[in-house]
Amino acid sequence: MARKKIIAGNWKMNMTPSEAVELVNTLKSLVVTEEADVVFCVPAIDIIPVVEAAKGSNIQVGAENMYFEEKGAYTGEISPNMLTDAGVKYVVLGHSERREYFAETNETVNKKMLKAFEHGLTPIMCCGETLEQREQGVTMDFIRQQVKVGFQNVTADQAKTAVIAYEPIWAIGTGKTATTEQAQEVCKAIRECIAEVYDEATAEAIRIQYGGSVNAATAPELFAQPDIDGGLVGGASLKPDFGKIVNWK
Ligand SMILES: O=C(CO)COP(=O)(O)O
Repeated sequence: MARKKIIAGNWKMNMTPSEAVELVNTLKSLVVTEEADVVFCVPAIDIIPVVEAAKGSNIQVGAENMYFEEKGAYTGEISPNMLTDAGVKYVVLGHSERREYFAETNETVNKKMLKAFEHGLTPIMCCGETLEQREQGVTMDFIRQQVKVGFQNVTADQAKTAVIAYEPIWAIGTGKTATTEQAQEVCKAIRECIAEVYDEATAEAIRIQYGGSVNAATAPELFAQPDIDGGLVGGASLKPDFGKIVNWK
């Protein structure tokens, strides 16, 4: 069974609402591929104008984070139902920048995963090792823990619809893409971990992206790997280059 690719841009903390609309207007005519789901994960304040600007195009909209409660005294947070009401379909959870700067843990990521599914949002759960962990040879131990805890109490049917983004921290924003072999190796091991936790059918269905300095030059080879189902793209998603990435073939 062929998995449909999913190529997502993670804008991070870039683009004012008016810049966001301009970028969507530039890119939307380029996002015509039927071979991939294309998702723009944008800052919360950009969601509503981006949903509006993307209407009638193949662009789907995602958030970069959310909280694990529906409402209440959580100043500054955004709830899953706020996202769905605004037209959001995907949510990035557990990005390494959120883990590093905003104290996210595997446990809070897990709570968010469960809430996302409850509200019909598709999580893009990020995992990935530091350079030090890679050099110490503990990459897969670390990632297996991120995946196993992140997916705790997630059912097989839910997991089948999820997206996992493998993003080695040393490759993020550094211009240093993992080699195709390194990326494929870890994505394959993540799929094996899902097969262990669930079953083969779930492992075959779940989509696993690679992220970390993906650009128009590196995307085609990465996306051709058997266990890489697309990419989570940071810097290059803010440029017309993203049009080339989504038309990688
Ligand atoms: O963190 C990333 C996407 O979530 C990757 O960022 P870059 O593509 O800028 O390296």
